Amino acid sequence: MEKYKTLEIVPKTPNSPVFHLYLNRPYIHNALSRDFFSEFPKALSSLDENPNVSVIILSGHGDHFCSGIDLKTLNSISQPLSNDRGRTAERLRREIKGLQAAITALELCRKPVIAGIHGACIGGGIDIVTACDIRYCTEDAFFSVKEVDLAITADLGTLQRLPSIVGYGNAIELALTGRRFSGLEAKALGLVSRVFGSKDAMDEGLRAVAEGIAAKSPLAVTGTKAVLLRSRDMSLEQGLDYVATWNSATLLSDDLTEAVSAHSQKRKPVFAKL
Ligand SMILES: CC/C=C\C=C\CC(=O)SCCNC(=O)CCNC(=O)[C@H](O)C(C)(C)COP(=O)(O)OP(=O)(O)OC[C@H]1O[C@@H](n2cnc3c(N)ncnc32)[C@H](O)[C@@H]1OP(=O)(O)O
Repeated sequence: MEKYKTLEIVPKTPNSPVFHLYLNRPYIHNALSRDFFSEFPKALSSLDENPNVSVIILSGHGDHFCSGIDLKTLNSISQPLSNDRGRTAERLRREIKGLQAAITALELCRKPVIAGIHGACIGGGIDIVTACDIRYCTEDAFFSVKEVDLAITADLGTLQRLPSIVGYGNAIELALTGRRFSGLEAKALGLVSRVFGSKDAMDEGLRAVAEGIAAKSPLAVTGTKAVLLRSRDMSLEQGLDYVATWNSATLLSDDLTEAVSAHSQKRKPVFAKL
């Protein structure tokens, strides 16, 4: 397993198809540095390509899930490179697009990513979790779309993804106020699906749901993720056309035969890895 400065990858248990990806700068509450933005897509790609991985759980080491962008990194990004404003602006645009790509890597990963959020989830932390497939949190979790308070228009995906998760009205209220909201409010808004009383209880909930998904047809799981994400950004007609094309390829797999046989033989299905 590759070593990272800002991340740690651990199989849930030996031989488990569930892998834990941890944000790993606990001394600074997992603030997002330049190293994070270059390592995160590499780590996700390595998990995506590893046939032994079926589901990824994303959480943070230490007291908080994520304290947003590292303020030192933010400061360095916003420094002009030269006296040429045009060149500086062009470089900044490319840099922002690079940071965006690191977050979008969560959606490009074929395997489901489940976020387990405890403590703070602020700014860039919201960019990350809104690009995850499932979100759970602890009762002590708190959230803030904080960018507006740092004089930034959030630019790594929250403004694009949050409205389809919590609705436009809730998204704009959270983004314009930057106010803190609790895990229980996040559940009421639909930002998270479940709230747990403790981190241990959440870890157990994450493990159970991840193992449940990992036991299903990998082709059906990756297809469900891909089609839902693409359909979010398409018309109904385009989405239906996309899934027809997808299934015209994947319905011919052995997974369908195996699922139907296992059902009639009252046994658990066994699927090839992806
Ligand atoms: C191009 C732009 C791209 C992306 C932009 C993204 C925008 C954002 O992410 S906006 C959000 C930025 N983050 C914040 O404003 C959060 C700042 N942190 C906090 O509010 C708190 O630290 C906390 C997360 C609520 C935790 O509070 P607490 O438990 O009381 O710990 P602290 O004593 O505050 O923190 C310990 C230590 O860590 C430093 N630190 C915390 N967060 C960051 C950070 N994001 N960047 C850099 N440093 C951070 C904090 O300053 C403390 O350092 P000391 O040296 O010990 O003082």
